[in-house]
Amino acid sequence: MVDKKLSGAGLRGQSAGETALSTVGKSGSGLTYRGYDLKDLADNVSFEEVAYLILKGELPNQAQLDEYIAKIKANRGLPQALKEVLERIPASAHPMDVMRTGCSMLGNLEMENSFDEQGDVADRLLAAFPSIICYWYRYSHDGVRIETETDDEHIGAHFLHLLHGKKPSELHAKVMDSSLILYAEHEFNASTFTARVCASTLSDMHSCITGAIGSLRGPLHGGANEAAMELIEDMKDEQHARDTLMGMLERKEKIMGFGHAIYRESDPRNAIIKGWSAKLADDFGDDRLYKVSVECESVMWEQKKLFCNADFFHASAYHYMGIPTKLFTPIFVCSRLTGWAAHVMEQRSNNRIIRPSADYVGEEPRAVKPIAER
Ligand SMILES: CC(=O)SCCNC(=O)CCNC(=O)[C@H](O)C(C)(C)COP(=O)(O)OP(=O)(O)OC[C@H]1O[C@@H](n2cnc3c(N)ncnc32)[C@H](O)[C@@H]1OP(=O)(O)O
Ligand SMILES: O=C([O-])CC(=O)C(=O)O
Repeated sequence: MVDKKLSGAGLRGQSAGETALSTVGKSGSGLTYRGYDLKDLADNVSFEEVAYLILKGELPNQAQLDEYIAKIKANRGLPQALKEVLERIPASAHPMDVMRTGCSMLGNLEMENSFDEQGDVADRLLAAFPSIICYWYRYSHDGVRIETETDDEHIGAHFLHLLHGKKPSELHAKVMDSSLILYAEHEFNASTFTARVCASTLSDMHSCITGAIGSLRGPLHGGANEAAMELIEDMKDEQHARDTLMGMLERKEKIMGFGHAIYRESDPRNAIIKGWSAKLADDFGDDRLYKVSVECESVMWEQKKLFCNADFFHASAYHYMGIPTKLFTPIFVCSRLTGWAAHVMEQRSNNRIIRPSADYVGEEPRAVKPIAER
């Protein structure tokens, strides 16, 4: 793997602390969670095993996994006061704002009273996030008050079940599980760093996660999967895709779902979600979105040596599973909660308040003039 020249603005290339949670762009396929290669995990374990690994340090054995899944299943219900808040949020709201409010409200109702409770709070959020977004979505869009507790073993299948009101196909359940694994953890990205900065003040878990959701919302970060969908949805065929992108590049527009702050040649998550998108296209019986996405990938590499990041093929994959575009980034939240919470715990375990310095570029020292003279 070629090292990217990392310098300049955005703290790029500067180490901002230590982590034992993941490496990005360093070894294996380029992404490891607690020493395990992403591909190895995606090929062999479920998202719940990955969540356990990230949050608790090791992969679970069968008894530990059974207990963990049972715990998550038992924590899917929402308090009435939270349901009432969700019912007050209009259908026109941004679903990431719903996630932010849902997490924050849960913090009011189920406060983290001591750091001893941090593991339970993280597990509760992991179980409750799909319920929060689907409860709001189905109430505001379909006028239905859904039951948020299902008997689905896996969080990905549970999410699709709540959203569509029926159990997903085996393929869709598998793809969602894999997608949640891909998004789970990514070192000191912007939203995780937000969570760590908040944790460094010894704040509570809900505040750290609420702040992280706000950072993930932007199109330069998690919001790129939605922006990618908006880009490809109207592309009629490969030629149209090529012409659209060439025009955008000429106008120096940013193409969402491409490029990365750390990876230089490829994002290891892309090959996996691209593979699933191809299978979903086949299953769906219409491969237009997959084909235009592949064409976009070629154009961007030919023209700019830019590659698809984790978000680009998630757009077509999620679309093929009938997921509304505006719910794409909230799914990222349901997964990344694991990484965020683990980073909060790691920060707390060896904390010093994060407080960098700034290079001052403002006015020289000067005296205040009386108001009549300004
Ligand atoms: C899960 C995730 O959060 S993955 C990231 C999701 N975000 C996106 O997909 C948004 C689109 N991509 C981008 O905006 C950027 O690539 C980022 C934010 C991901 C990384 O930003 P940086 O680290 O500043 O990118 P980098 O240093 O590689 O940029 C190099 C050049 O390529 C350009 N570039 C980078 N990405 C893109 C893009 N997607 N489209 C067009 N040009 C791009 C930059 O403008 C820059 O050119 P400049 O030096 O003339 O300004
Ligand atoms: O690492 C980053 O900067 C962004 C990213 O890919 C992620 O958070 O998954």
